[in-house]
Amino acid sequence: MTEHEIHRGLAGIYADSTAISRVDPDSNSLLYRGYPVQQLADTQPFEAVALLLWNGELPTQDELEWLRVNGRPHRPLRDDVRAALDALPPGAHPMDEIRTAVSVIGAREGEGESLHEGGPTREENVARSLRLFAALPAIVAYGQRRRHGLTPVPPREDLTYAQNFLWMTHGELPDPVVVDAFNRSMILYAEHTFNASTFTARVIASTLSDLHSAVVGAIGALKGPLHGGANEMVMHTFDEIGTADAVGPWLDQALAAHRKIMGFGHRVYKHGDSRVPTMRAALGTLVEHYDRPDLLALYEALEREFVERKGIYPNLDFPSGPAYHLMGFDTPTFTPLFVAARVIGWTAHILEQQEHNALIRPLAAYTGAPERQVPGWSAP
Ligand SMILES: CC(=O)SCCNC(=O)CCNC(=O)[C@H](O)C(C)(C)COP(=O)(O)OP(=O)(O)OC[C@H]1O[C@@H](n2cnc3c(N)ncnc32)[C@H](O)[C@@H]1OP(=O)(O)O
Ligand SMILES: O=C([O-])CC(=O)C(=O)O
Repeated sequence: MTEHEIHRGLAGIYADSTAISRVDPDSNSLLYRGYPVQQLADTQPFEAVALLLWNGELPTQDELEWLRVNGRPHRPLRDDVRAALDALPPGAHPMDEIRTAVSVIGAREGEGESLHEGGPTREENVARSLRLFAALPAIVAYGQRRRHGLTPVPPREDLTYAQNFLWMTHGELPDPVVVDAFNRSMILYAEHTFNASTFTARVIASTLSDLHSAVVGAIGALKGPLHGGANEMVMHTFDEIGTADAVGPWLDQALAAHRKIMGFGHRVYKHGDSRVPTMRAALGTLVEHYDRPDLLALYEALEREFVERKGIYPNLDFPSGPAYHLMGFDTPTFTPLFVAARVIGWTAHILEQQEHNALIRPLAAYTGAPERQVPGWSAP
């Protein structure tokens, strides 16, 4: 017992303020810098949302050009990153690959040196964020290609971020329907206030550590199945169930075994995730494009049965999993895709934390053994 009020998992606690995004479970809305995420997904390329999150405003043409000129040289897979990835065991977890790649990039950025001089400036950190944002697609795409015994595909300067990502993964120019669905998914995944991985990044940034260390920590937090790892688990669930008519018996067994059904539930949204309708619509266009009504039938049957039985709604990972599958990504690549999207949210939060820093260090109510003497110890 303790006299302190404990909030396990920090549930319901406001740990700080943020101007980057607002999650409102009552109105079921998500705003990035004031803009509804659905409107951004309908109109913006992912790279414009990156500048919005970092700078607070949608970019002008000149600013987008700045991003293009400064980002595209960082699109190719660097030799040192490829060597580090190739040195990992073939069965390494894809999130371990991404974490390793970001560590290599961070070490080469030489951030550690400037820590002693008060840390990098905001401009330096925005430039680092841009380089990392530009470099991640080649790393994620190579992860998938390496698993299938393929060599990297060099990036193309003439393609948008979303087109180029798909190009480097598959080695062919993607259909506009697929590019649009992919761009939407990246925007929807980009930012979500104080989720576990972003909070991890902020804790690390609050010690005045460097940007890449904070991103590496965030990747570790995102890897878990209660957070980003769920989009991959959704596809395993689909594979396990097989067809829509098997949903009922499968759910009977899963619930009897007290299994968590991945892609459902959320710490903040209790009446449905604001991003799901937009991603569900994108999944619908992909299902039509690839003529896969069987996949949609399974999706709908599982959603209907689970909501009916438990009153717990799907989160973004539920439509994203099958959507990424249709886009030709293998299942292990799903959570790394989340990294490539969320890196713009993480880095925006690292910048914000550094601008108004307070070391994040909560208290813990002690419940261990009362004070006692070490056997054999005697007072000096
Ligand atoms: C993009 C994202 O990161 S979104 C989150 C992705 N994660 C998942 O999809 C994993 C599955 N979902 C979950 O584990 C949870 O819903 C979480 C972790 C996301 C949110 O959890 P919390 O807010 O801590 O709620 P908590 O886990 O306590 O759930 C409350 C109750 O609902 C149940 N519940 C919640 N989600 C699920 C689920 N997906 N399947 C089965 N039961 C569930 C819990 O077992 C618990 O039941 P109990 O009160 O009988 O013990
Ligand atoms: O907000 C959360 O806790 C998890 C989530 O949906 C996200 O990070 O996108």
